[in-house]
Amino acid sequence: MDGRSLQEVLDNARLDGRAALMADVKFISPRDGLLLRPEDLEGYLAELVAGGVEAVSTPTDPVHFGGGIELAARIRALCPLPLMRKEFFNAIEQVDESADAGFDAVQLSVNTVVEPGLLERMIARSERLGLEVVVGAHEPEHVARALELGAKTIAVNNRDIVALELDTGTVSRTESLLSAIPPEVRVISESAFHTPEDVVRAVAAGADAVLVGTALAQSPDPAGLARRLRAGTVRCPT
Ligand SMILES: O=C(O)c1ccccc1NCC(=O)[C@H](O)[C@H](O)COP(=O)(O)O
Repeated sequence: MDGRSLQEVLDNARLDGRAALMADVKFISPRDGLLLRPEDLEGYLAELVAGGVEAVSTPTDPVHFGGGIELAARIRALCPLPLMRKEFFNAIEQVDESADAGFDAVQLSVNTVVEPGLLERMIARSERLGLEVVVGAHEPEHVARALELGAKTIAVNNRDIVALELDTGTVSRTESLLSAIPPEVRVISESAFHTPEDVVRAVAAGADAVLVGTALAQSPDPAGLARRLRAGTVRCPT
């Protein structure tokens, strides 16, 4: 794992009384089209780091998100931050492939890893290989399943990945699902963040991190937007 840990980023943020800012580096969005050209990757990652982004994810699906293992390997080489893989996982071998490509974490979403028993096997294999596991959820029953599986970190996706995120989504999904997650479980609120106010809402609901993709990629000033979003991550005392 080379000393990079997504869990540590989230735990340190919690200790500091704030949430962590994560960026999802995706090249294409099924809803919004081209977001990032591979030739612009290096400059874009530098902007994210300058803006205070603390961890990165990337979807490796080539068909809908324009990603791939080679692009992920480039992100790994260019960026010192913890890196999480998102994918429509359907085979245990993809866990080994993730470790080989230099990922630090994998997001295994309850609603996409559907083959019976595969999610459990992928979690076990990831842990054996030293990959951190984030279990993705979008509906209350997904959260229940994630907790049943003993998830230590749950990603609440505000948009519906099964419908390829053609929906808009809002942070209200995080607000409604978070009450079912015990405080010792880390929560990443993902997707549909546009403004610092969206971030403030997720943090007030109890999220340990927010993950932003489209808004950063579409911004003419990704570092500036990251700084403004990060300002919303400070937890107000209750
Ligand atoms: O969530 C997954 O499991 C997933 C699987 C395969 C490809 C992509 C996947 N997720 C992508 C995302 O959830 C979003 O791109 C990410 O949260 C950023 O969302 P947004 O800020 O709304 O662009």
